[in-house]
Amino acid sequence: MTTEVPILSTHGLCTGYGDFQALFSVDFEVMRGEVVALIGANGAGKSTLLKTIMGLLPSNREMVRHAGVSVGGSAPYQMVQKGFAMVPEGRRLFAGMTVEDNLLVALDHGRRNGTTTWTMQRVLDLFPALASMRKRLVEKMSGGQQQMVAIGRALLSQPEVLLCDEISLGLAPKVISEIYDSLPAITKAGTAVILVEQDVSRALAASNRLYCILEGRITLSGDSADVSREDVARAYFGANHAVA
Ligand SMILES: Nc1ncnc2c1ncn2[C@@H]1O[C@H](COP(=O)(O)OP(=O)(O)OP(=O)(O)O)[C@@H](O)[C@H]1O
Repeated sequence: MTTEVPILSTHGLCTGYGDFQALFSVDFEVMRGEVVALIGANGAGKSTLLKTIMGLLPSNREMVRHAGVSVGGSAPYQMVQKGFAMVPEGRRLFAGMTVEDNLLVALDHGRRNGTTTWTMQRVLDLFPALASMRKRLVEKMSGGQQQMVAIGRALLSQPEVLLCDEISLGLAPKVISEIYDSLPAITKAGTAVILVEQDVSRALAASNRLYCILEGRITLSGDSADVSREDVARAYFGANHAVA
């Protein structure tokens, strides 16, 4: 019997900002092609975990593994070349550039394994709303359209793992649905997705598994179909918080 090696795993991951420790011994794993939700309140450490995986915050080599190989502490561009791409909170598109140019940037700086799963056409098929806007400056687009560009840009770096930081923040429900509806096509292409999400119901519905984080520590992990709302509420707010 073979045991599948996670495409991404963290092992006793600790990190912080100067003297402030933000994450405490976080064990987290993602298998190929699955959607893993990471939920928790404001300030719990969700963005910090994504940034540490991407090499934007320090970690020891053994604390982050890519397909079983220790990669912690690699520079962000090296993580992109290994197959990790982040859709950052707030999108961080290149203002003054068109949709097409924002997308093309990623084609030149992506994973170096010779395969091109994601093409410009495939991104436009995923988000048809962008097709007629290729030449538009990104700052002239709605928040939802910008989020689609941000996801498309990340996909064009050909990731094995797509790290999404609050992609629904500030968007209208209809647009959020459109964006979440794109997830099955992304995982079908073999890309695993980490979803940082504050909306617990949406996170549970969209993911195969979930982790809950509270004050820098993982307080719950499991199959999304199996965890109860009470368990999630306890893990999300802490044991002393009354469950509604
Ligand atoms: N640049 C920074 N300098 C110092 N402390 C920071 C910095 N960024 C985040 N923190 C702190 O680290 C902890 C985790 O923050 P983080 O942004 O990871 O939380 P989060 O779960 O992503 O929350 P949010 O949903 O508000 O983004 C918080 O206590 C936060 O105040």
